[in-house]
This record gives sequence, C-alpha cells and structure tokens, in this order.
Amino acid sequence: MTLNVALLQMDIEYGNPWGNYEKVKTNIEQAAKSGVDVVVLPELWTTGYDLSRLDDIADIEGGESLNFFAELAKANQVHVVGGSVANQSREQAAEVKNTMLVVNASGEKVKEYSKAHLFRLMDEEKYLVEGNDNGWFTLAGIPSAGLICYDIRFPEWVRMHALGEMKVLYVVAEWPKPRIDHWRALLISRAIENQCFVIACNRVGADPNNTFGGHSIVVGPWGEVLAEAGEDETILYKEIDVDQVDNVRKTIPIFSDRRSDLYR
Ligand SMILES: O=C(O)CCC(=O)C(=O)O
Repeated sequence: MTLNVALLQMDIEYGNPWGNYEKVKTNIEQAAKSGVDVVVLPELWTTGYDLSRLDDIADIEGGESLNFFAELAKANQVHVVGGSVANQSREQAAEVKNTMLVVNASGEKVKEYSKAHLFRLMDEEKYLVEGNDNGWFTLAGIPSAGLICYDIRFPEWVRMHALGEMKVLYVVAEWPKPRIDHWRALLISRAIENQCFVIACNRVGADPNNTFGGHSIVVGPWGEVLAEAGEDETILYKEIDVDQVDNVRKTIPIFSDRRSDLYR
C-alpha cells in the first residue's frame, strides 16, 4: 500500500495565529493539488513559542484549529496531521497543552495527542501542562502514531507505540538548528529500532530566542533517508510503500526476538 505525504516545512509568524492560518491554508491547498494523501504540519504552528502571551493567542479547546482542518481536509480530500497547537482549557485558563490534532479527509477528528514530555530548555514547563495519553491512531487504514518534538528523545515511549503495531510514526517539531544533528540521528534510530516509517516535519526561520533547523525528513523502516529538506521553507513530497514495514519485520524479527522476560 502506498501513501503520498507532504510535509509543510514552514516559517511561523511569532504570536500571529491569523497570519499562520492564512499561510497554512495556501500550503495545504497547494499540496492537495499534487494529489497527496496526507499533509503534515510542524509543532505550535499557530503561535510559535510566544508562550508568555498564550492567554491571548492560544486556541480554546483547539476548536478554531479543528474547524479549520475539518473544512480544508474535506474541501481538498486530504488527511491532515495537524502539527500541534497551543490548546487552552475553557474551564481552567492556566491549563494549556501542546496538542496534535489529526483530521481525516472526511473532516472527522481522528486523534488528539498532547505532548507528553515538556522541554525545559524552551521553558515549556512554565507555560504548558503535559499530556497523559498515547499517540496511537489509524489514518488511511494504516496503524500510525504521532509524537511531538522532544518526545523522540524517549525511545521507550516510541517503542511502546511500536509494540502497538504502529507502522508510520509522524513527528512534528520546532527543533533548534544547533541540535539538528541530534534530530537526524534520533529520527533515523527510531526508524531502525522500531522498523517503521518516520515522517518528521520541522519548522524553519527564527523567533526571538531560537533559530530552527528544518531538515524535515522521511525515513524508511530499514533506516534509509528517503527524502530530506534543507533549511528553507518548502513542501517536501514523498510516496512511501507501507508494505516495506512487514518485509523488514520479517527479515529481522526483533519484535518476536524481544526478551520480555528480561525487560519490558
Ligand atoms: O530535544 C531537543 O533538543 C529539542 C526539543 C524541542 O525543541 C522541543 O521539544 O520543542
């Protein structure tokens, strides 16, 4: 089974959701014209890391972003792995999560996953609360999962998803340029050790505190880099053959060779 993906490697207007909605709409429409199945966005694409202003610019219950995706997905017949947005609780304003919304081509919400591991180096723990749910979902009939940026530094979290049969891992990020070597190495490792596709979308550009490194990437289940962007704004397109996951898992059957009597 093949899947055509488009990764929107974009710059994000700091603290300007309205400008970012316009830009993403144009990009999704452009990607859909190329006949893709799934469009993937970066992390916190509505607000960027303007965390001290979240009271003014966060999305209440993710409602605006969900409606936005639902309309665009349906009109353009694409599935959307919607990066993540600052998602504020209606009841408790102090509760803001970094939430991925996944919407299918019928405009239905398939998944809501909130970043489980908050990244202190960018002050997330001061402004955000962590999620407590897993990232599993099925999209285009494929067992998948979605994780957010720093989450990929926790191989046990990714492995837990692979044990749940995940074949495609979507990663959305605002990963800084100085550690872009870690980004590539971690994503390739997660693909090899879990024998899955990794489809990872990072942003480019800069905010007042960080410069972001791009290098959005599609990695195959054998660890091969199938497509990779540079450091400029672009839409990265790739067709993947999901059946390769079964072939790799048959060739080196790590899941049946695991010693669950020694470790979990
Ligand atoms: O782990 C890293 O180096 C980057 C993580 C990050 O930027 C994030 O989670 O937002």
